[in-house]
Amino acid sequence: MNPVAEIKQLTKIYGNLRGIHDVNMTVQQGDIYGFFGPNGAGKTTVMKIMVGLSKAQQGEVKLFGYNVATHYEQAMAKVGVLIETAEAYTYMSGRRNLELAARFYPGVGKQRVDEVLETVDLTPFQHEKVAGYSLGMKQRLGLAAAMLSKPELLILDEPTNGLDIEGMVHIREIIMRLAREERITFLISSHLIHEMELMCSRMGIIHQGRLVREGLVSELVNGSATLEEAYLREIKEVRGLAAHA
Ligand SMILES: Nc1ncnc2c1ncn2[C@@H]1O[C@H](COP(=O)(O)OP(=O)(O)OP(=O)(O)O)[C@@H](O)[C@H]1O
Repeated sequence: MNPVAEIKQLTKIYGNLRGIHDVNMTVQQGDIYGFFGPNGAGKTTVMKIMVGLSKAQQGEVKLFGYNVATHYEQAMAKVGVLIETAEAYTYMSGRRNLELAARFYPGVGKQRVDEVLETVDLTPFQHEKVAGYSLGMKQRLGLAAAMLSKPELLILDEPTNGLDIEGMVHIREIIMRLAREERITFLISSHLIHEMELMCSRMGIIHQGRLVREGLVSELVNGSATLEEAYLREIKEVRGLAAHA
């Protein structure tokens, strides 16, 4: 298996001493990799560094073998990104937003816009203004925009955050379909453990800026009744170690 994303010893400490410490993670081709942790654990910080929106103080990120800090264009050539809530021009239609976004990518035209609208089930609503879209539809539009360049890796920060159950199920179904049918690799952050369990093949667990476990979801469950139970046990151990340090 080829590593699609390799993160080594990534550290970034903010002025308030929060941040991430020595994070090591590997996303393999074909993974739906769940990046799981509570609010404030450091998921967005890692993802922003991964895609060049923020700089690390130490460590490195390689995407498809290219260092993001030194070979940004090559590293990002096959990567689509949806970080934090998708921003769109609300006074324009969903389709118009995608057409504008498509201008950033050479060779991406109206046909690709049609395709991504279809992928995220927005074709019937493509001419409606985004102002009238539900949050789930806005997130699907963000996913469509992230897919315009036909990425092989999609990095999605909390794509189901704030959605109702139907909205969550819809996004999850799209992700699983893309992984299966188009062989897209995913790195998805979430603080919702059931989401991770239902969708992901491998997982990394981040707690207070440190990656405390990484492995197959089945390995992480390891004897516990549920992933939630396994996670709580893991965190209890980490807290115990910290208390004795
Ligand atoms: N620009 C910043 N300046 C100072 N502290 C920050 C900054 N960005 C993040 N932090 C802090 O760093 C820690 C990690 O934040 P981050 O947003 O990466 O976590 P997260 O796991 O994505 O959480 P959430 O699910 O709430 O988005 C938090 O304690 C946060 O308050």
